[in-house]
Amino acid sequence: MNGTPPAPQSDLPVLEAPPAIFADIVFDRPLDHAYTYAVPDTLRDRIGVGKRVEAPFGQGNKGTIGYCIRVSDAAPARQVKDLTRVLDDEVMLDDHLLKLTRWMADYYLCGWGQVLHAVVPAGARENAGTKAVTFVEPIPKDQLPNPLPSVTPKQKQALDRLKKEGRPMELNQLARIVGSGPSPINGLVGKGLVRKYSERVDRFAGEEPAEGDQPADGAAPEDAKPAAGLVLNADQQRAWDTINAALGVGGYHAFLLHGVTGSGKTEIYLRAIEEVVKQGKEAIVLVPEISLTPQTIQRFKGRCSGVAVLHSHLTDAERGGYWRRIAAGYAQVVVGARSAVFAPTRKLGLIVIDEEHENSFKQESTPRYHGRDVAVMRARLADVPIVLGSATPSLESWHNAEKGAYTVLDLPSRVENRPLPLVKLVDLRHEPKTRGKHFAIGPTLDTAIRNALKAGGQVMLLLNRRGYSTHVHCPACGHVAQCQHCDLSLTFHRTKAALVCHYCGWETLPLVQCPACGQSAIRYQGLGTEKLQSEIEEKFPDRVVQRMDSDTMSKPGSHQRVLDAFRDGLIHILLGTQMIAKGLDFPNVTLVGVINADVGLHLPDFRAAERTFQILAQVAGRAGRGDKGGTVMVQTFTPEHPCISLAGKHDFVKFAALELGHRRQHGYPPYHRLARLIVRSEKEDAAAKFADQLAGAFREAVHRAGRAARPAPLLPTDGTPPAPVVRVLGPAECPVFKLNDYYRFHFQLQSENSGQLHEVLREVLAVAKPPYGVEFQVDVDPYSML
Ligand SMILES: Nc1ncnc2c1ncn2[C@@H]1O[C@H](COP(=O)(O)OP(=O)(O)OP(=O)(O)O)[C@@H](O)[C@H]1O
Ligand SMILES: [Zn+2]
Repeated sequence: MNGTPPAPQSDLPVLEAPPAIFADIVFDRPLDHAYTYAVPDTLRDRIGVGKRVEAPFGQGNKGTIGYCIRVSDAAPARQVKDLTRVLDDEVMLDDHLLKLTRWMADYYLCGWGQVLHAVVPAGARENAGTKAVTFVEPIPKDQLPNPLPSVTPKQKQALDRLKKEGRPMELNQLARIVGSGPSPINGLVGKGLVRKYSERVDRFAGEEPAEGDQPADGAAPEDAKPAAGLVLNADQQRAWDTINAALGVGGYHAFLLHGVTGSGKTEIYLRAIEEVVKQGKEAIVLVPEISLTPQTIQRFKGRCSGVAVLHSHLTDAERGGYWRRIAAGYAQVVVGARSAVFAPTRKLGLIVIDEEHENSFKQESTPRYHGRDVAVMRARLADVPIVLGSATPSLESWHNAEKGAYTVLDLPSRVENRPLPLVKLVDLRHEPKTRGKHFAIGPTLDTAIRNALKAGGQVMLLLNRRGYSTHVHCPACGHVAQCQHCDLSLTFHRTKAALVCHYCGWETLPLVQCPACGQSAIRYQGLGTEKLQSEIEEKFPDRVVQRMDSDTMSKPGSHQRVLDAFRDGLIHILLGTQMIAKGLDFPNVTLVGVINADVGLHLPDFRAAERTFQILAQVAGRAGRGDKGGTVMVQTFTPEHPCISLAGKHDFVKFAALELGHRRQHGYPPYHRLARLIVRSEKEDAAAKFADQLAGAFREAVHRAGRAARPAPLLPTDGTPPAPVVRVLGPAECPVFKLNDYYRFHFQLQSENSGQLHEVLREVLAVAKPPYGVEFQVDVDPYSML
């Protein structure tokens, strides 16, 4: 209850006691409003905007962690409860981050508290020193109980995640990831499937003690080395001059650094960062998770001191340690994946996003934000320049550049006048068979590999599908091996000797007999990286072949070990999924082969062509980065498709113009905004019914808004176009109808006008209440359409 004295009234003599104060708190819930609490006297000095608190909330007034977003002395009309605790000594979120997260809640239509919960690492509130942390790890296979005990779905999820991680995880972190309390995981311990142990960890664990580790109070770090002897070429110089001028003037300015692969974009980032650090400010550099290799990190650490690296393998405690160090001004440069966009820098001077087209910047769980878009918004709020770099910019960014919102800086050629590699398209429809059979590697590519290796070069081969056989079926009755929980066919993994669902991880034994008709002639077809590896090993028995995909690279450090060995020439042929396509700089790679360029082209997704172009251009960019030059050989059934033929000509500009034409014609982004709503339930009928209701509610809202917005006379006579409208498309079954035992329906809202789209969304979502057992998700600017 409210224990503070009532606020003095104006007609009474002023009381001794200070006026009562109240704090507005948001919680990790999909709620749009804040809750007011009274601040007890004992907490008066500790409360502050941007701090975390504990307060009684919900059923049974359970102590719940929330975030203070406002402190005031205006007493609310109703009596309110007291705050229990203030958790943070220091303010965790400054004004910019509060504004940014508020904007995210509005734009991505979720609770402000949900955003804050996702943004502030759980480990950040602890004080310095060490703490005991409970870790869990899977029991080794040979020590598992026999027979295996059954597990609940949550436990299954936890086990899978733990296996995928490939190293011990903090129990609390795992519980949070699977959305449970600790009890399902403790249950796994009881069942003998998981081991639990406790360890005291340094709160700054995982961080190397950086030399000259001190707050950046204006002084340039003395050991920031100059760019060692590297002279910028004319294009680089022009780009750098432009950015440098903007850094001199200060203020928001967005640059799109469009530089072909190997054009020296990173050098530009480094100069900009050095300049910002010299000014006593801080820089945030976002890179795709997969690019967070020691090679990349070394490039930054070699040139700047005070580099903090944030990646997704950090424990909560580690992440929290970094967060506090950054907030205390100990980091001049923060390099990290998506979530590093929230790094609590004190004096932000610059944001850089490398490979800005990468889809991994989009978060696929609440809050479903796009790191690039949030970064641009942060740069605006902080009033600092931002540099977005890519060889294949996203069409969203390209469109922004065309509109004049971003300044394009072009690096049209590679450094040291190295040519871009020649790309040869191999039409698979005309490739002859070998020994009566089609192999993954056709005769043309086969010859090219032999020649490249003979000349002492190295080879990279891309196949964007893992596993051995991607299609397991019965030729007699047509039965296809499918996941029990998803509408997805299973992939045969030979090393594991199992059929695996690539979505939910469900596994079953390989089929010897058809479960439908009893036939025993099961066919294993469709090509994955595992099968490609065995074909290559057979064809090139005296060469060292290494596969790189999420199956072989699950252990921490394995990625780097392979890349080091490849650099040292210990591996001749490196094959893998798109993991090998990004950012790697190996001068001795003279041939890049694409096994099947069409893999992602026919997905029901309006970005399929864009993605195909990007991955081809990126993987082609790995060839010929040294003096020996290089070629790219692309096997495809559709060489005439523009995304393939233009990638072959390294012609991004033409591809972008063509694809943007399609997007405009069909009302897709970047011309129209999309919001995707997914309704799911374990009961198909219930999901279908609510999807209909929800879509209906949107149609009504659109209708109302349309009527209200339309000026009288109904048809404007002065030539102004009619007010933009929101269209509702669907509902329909999702392309992957059943996922993880949930039946899924979706529909889309489409509009040229983001404001109207959001108005309609807010209006309907404020009152949308799914029945028990049904859930829905809103995805603003969606990337996944499946
Ligand atoms: N002006 C220059 N002269 C010589 N070498 C340079 C120059 N600028 C950069 N380099 C070197 O060229 C190589 C390629 O540069 P960098 O990796 O920055 O290219 P990039 O544009 O980022 O490529 P990608 O998009 O393929 O990742 C690096 O080893 C870099 O040190
Ligand atoms: Zn599945």
